[in-house]
Amino acid sequence: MLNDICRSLLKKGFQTDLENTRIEYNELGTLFLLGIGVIGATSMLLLPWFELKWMVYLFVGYAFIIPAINLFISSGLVLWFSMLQSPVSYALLLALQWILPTDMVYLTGFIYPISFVFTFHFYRPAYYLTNLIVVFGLTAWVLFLRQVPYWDVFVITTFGGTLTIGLVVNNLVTKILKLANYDALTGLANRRHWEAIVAHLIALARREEHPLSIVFFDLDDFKKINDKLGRMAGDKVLIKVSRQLIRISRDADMVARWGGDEFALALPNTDKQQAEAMMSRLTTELGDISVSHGIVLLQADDTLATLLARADKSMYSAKLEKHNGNRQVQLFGI
Ligand SMILES: Nc1nc2c(ncn2[C@@H]2O[C@H](COP(=O)(O)OP(=O)(O)OP(=O)(O)O)[C@@H](O)[C@H]2O)c(=O)[nH]1
Repeated sequence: MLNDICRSLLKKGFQTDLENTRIEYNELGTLFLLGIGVIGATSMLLLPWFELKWMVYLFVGYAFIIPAINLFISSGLVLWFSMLQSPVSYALLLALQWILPTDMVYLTGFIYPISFVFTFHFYRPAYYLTNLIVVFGLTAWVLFLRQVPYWDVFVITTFGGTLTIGLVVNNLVTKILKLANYDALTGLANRRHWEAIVAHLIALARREEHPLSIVFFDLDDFKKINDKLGRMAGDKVLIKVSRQLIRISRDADMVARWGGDEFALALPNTDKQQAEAMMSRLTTELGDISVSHGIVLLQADDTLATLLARADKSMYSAKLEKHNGNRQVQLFGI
């Protein structure tokens, strides 16, 4: 799921690493929550041997504390749906003890896991849909009138409630990862994400003894575009550059918006000449939008910091050369 989002945001990048991030964050969180669910559900099975007041406490917990948690950790539509789902469906579940045939109650227990699984695969729309099914489906089932044992209801409620938290946490983690790793305007990896992956690419290049090129480039006279055509036009230029960059780079390349009008590329298994060829392709694609770039090759004694410092220096000397030369920059390649 997260990987799909990443893929749509950043068509080319270091996919394997994104996959790992997804597994670590989501699966561990989910396992944890499911663990709580299993413990909760098991303890519910013991309820017939406890006093009724404990059941009331637990119901209050699930009807109010879970929505409260949802309130704090979710937002927007997710919040609205979790608020809608939790009190309404739990109240309905409680009502089921008087009105549903036993088998139907067991059936409702399956809706939550299905909702959960669907959410994992299809993300939000399915989440909303299955939650609607839970809320409205339960309302429909209310029409069937039978009595069921308390513990059935609580087993289902516990299980469903726990999975609901799982869904919300999952949404939140996905959102946090997106916010933390990607640039909002261009959808490219941001500097922090790029640096983390490049550190890994450096280790990989050393181990496999293949060249690694780092390219820094900066748009020329970008400020003039902003000043003359407005920031919106400037934004469009940045988006156009990003799209071209994604289009011409290979799957294993890592591209990022370094900040402002600066971009960074890490090109595994690419020597300086090949990197130059890529940059001249980019320059052709960009037409009127002119850029200054610097390319450096990973050396034996390089650290991430020294590599980046050299790339930065190389880019600025290219920029300086342009400033000293006869520069004629067109501003209308948007
Ligand atoms: N539209 C837009 N402008 C941005 C964004 N981020 C930074 N900028 C602008 O980018 C400009 C960068 O200006 P400079 O660093 O002077 O670069 P330049 O005008 O390209 O000059 P040279 O690099 O010397 O050619 C500044 O005016 C910033 O305000 C953004 O997200 N959108």
